[in-house]
Amino acid sequence: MFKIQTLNKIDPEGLKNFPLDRYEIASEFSNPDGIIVRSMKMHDMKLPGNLKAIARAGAGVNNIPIDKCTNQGVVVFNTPGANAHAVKELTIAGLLLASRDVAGGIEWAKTLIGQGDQVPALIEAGKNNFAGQEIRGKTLAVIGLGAIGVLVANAAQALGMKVLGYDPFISVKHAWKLSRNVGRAEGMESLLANADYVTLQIPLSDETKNFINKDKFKMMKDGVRLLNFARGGLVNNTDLAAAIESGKVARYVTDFPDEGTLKMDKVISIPHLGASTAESETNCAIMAVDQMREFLENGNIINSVNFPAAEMEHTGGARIIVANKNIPNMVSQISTLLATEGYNIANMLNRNKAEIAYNIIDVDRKQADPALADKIAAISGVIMVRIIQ
Ligand SMILES: NC(=O)C1=CN([C@@H]2O[C@H](COP(=O)(O)OP(=O)(O)OC[C@H]3O[C@@H](n4cnc5c(N)ncnc54)[C@H](O)[C@@H]3O)[C@@H](O)[C@H]2O)C=CC1
Ligand SMILES: O=C(O)CCC(=O)C(=O)O
Repeated sequence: MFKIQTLNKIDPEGLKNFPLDRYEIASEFSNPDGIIVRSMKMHDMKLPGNLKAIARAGAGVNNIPIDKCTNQGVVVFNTPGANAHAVKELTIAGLLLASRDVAGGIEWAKTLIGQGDQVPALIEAGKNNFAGQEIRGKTLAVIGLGAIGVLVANAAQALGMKVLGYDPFISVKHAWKLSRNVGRAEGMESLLANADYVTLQIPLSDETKNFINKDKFKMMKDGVRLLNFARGGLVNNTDLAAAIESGKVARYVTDFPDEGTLKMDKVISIPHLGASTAESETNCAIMAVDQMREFLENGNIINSVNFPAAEMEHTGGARIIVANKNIPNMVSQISTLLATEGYNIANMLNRNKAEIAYNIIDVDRKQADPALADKIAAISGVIMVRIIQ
């Protein structure tokens, strides 16, 4: 039986893909084999000894201690693209909220409760305070052209905006999906100098923390509208407050409000609703569960952020999976040990990613002695071993 702990509310449509004769699912477990999580912060959590994998039902993995997981041989998955349409749609809503004072207007309209028959006339008299501008013909800078950024860029372009994209690490897969009408920014300075709207669709990491700071604000047009449906830490709050105060930023629309931004004028706060649609919650949960099962049951790795992709058809005998430091002579030590122990390798796959190498080894015996795992684990540089019978 595999024990799966859910740290947030995970869509039941996904969880039901765990067969109950082989899986126990609960929100509390002292030593689970797998964890499925959405946004809960895991940095202060002690990783349970049995833990083999964490599946993030979503895109951002900044809530997971990736290095700690890698060092302990815990595979971390996410579900790329599974919630991208939901975030694209809310980002487009964000563009409109940043342009027309719909949010202010709605709040004000409520204040008219009690005015009886006067309400329609008061509405007409007061509406001028909430006028805005159109997005058509304006320039949008999309920073980050991944699953979400590409959809946002294409949709904004279809709504009549001029779109400039910026992503020094764009993948071939996403580049193929980008409309050819989306311009490529030559550099940050020209990108920001030309943009009426800037939207962030990049991950939060040590490299991107405070990505938007006073230097970047200096490069922007006066009256720019900034959208953040990516992560709060990407924008420096002190510099944002100054940029709003000076008129540099006309609106900041964020899906990640905090105490600081809630107190600022010209900020539209959305309570992290980017991926909160029935469709994307289901997509993410199904993908997370499928990937978790594929790893626990077959050792195959699909969409991991810290381990290499590795998929091998099961040849029928016992399967041994081994993660080791990506250093020379590991495969030879492992295969020599297997030969010494009398195991013949029927099929084998070796992949690596950064400091991790990962092996799937099928042997031509139906069963492998569980003690074999301890012998392989004793080889210096081996991080994780598991036998799948
Ligand atoms: N508001 C919400 O509920 C949601 C927010 N997100 C956030 O959006 C982020 C992006 O999501 P996806 O598009 O699905 O991820 P993705 O991994 O498909 O795309 C991220 C893109 O950002 C690019 N990038 C990384 N560093 C960059 C930099 N310094 N400058 C320019 N580009 C850079 C990467 O090359 C990649 O193409 C996630 O990491 C997450 O933080 C994702 C889903 C839901
Ligand atoms: O699960 C959620 O609602 C958050 C989604 C998100 O922020 C992400 O996928 O990065």
